[in-house]
Amino acid sequence: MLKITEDKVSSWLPVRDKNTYKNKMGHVLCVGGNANMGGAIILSASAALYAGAGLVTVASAPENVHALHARIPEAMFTNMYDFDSLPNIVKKADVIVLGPGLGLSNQSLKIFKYVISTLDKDQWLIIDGDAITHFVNQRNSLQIPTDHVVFTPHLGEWQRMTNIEPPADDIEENQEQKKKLQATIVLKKGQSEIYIEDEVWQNIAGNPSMATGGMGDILTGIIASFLGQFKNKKQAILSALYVHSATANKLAKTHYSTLPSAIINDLPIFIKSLNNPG
Ligand SMILES: NC(=O)C1=CN([C@@H]2O[C@H](COP(=O)(O)OP(=O)(O)OC[C@H]3O[C@@H](n4cnc5c(N)ncnc54)[C@H](OP(=O)(O)O)[C@@H]3O)[C@@H](O)[C@H]2O)[C@@H](O)CC1
Ligand SMILES: Nc1ncnc2c1ncn2[C@@H]1O[C@H](COP(=O)(O)OP(=O)(O)O)[C@@H](O)[C@H]1O
Ligand SMILES: [Mg+2]
Repeated sequence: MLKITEDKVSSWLPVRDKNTYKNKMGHVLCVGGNANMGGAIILSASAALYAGAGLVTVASAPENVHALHARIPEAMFTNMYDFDSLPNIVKKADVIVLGPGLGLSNQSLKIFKYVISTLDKDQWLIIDGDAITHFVNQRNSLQIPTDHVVFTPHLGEWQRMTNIEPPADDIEENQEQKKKLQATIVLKKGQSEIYIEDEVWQNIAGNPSMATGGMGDILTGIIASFLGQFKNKKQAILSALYVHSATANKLAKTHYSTLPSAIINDLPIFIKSLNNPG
């Protein structure tokens, strides 16, 4: 298995052009957060922004708008249940996160199907959380364009997708399932594995202080943010995994548990420490 190391990530992180501007840094759309789980999509969007995305839009339940703007006034907002405005919002995004806190209602299924069916060939899609469950329920009736799709299952979601039981430590078996799905798979565990193209990478950073709800939600935001900023998409995904866990390692030196919010706040500082031309 290939290992993601700090040296590799430092060399992969893009250096910003002097005259760059927000539209060049990726427009991330985060879709999810029903009335009960608004925090999940706010965490995802905040992580995208703090990891450097140029523009972030959140499509969520209307109840979440004030909480979102109290946390990140930089983000734009749309009601995800409003199908008059959703198409225009989806069209504008470079990268879409679909699923954190989305819920499993019929309305959320409609949103899931809409985003999947309108995905443009240049857009990237990260399927996480409840969108993984919708995918499992709909896979026989829905065509998913897979080459720009990243699934981010934890071991329970992976079992739902493949019937492979935790700890899912048979790499070849996981690889076979990845081939069937064709998309990139980020299999989240203590040391997450990334099944990408014909390669398998392992994220050796990370620690048990990360066992906190919302930790996967912020990973989706970091992956989306990097996909919007990096030319090399494989390097973007691998770097996102490393930055997520290595920021947590840094915090765990002084924190008993590491909150996703604390990682978000530290992201610009940690990324700068890896990518410092002066
Ligand atoms: N602040 C918010 O709004 C938050 C909202 N959130 C949102 O909640 C939604 C549901 O997501 P979910 O992951 O909580 O639940 P679900 O899809 O039912 O999977 C759980 C099942 O899988 C199994 N399992 C096995 N191994 C596992 C493992 N390593 N890690 C985890 N589970 C593992 C587990 O087995 P058990 O532990 O019970 O033995 C159980 O049977 C989703 O949209 C998410 O974004 C959360 O992000 C929290 C913060
Ligand atoms: N013991 C651990 N060691 C390293 N990483 C962990 C540990 N526990 C959880 N994580 C990481 O936290 C994240 C949990 O994702 P997930 O279960 O989807 O969280 P949530 O849905 O609550 O946001 C994954 O990236 C996983 O690798
Ligand atoms: Mg999750």
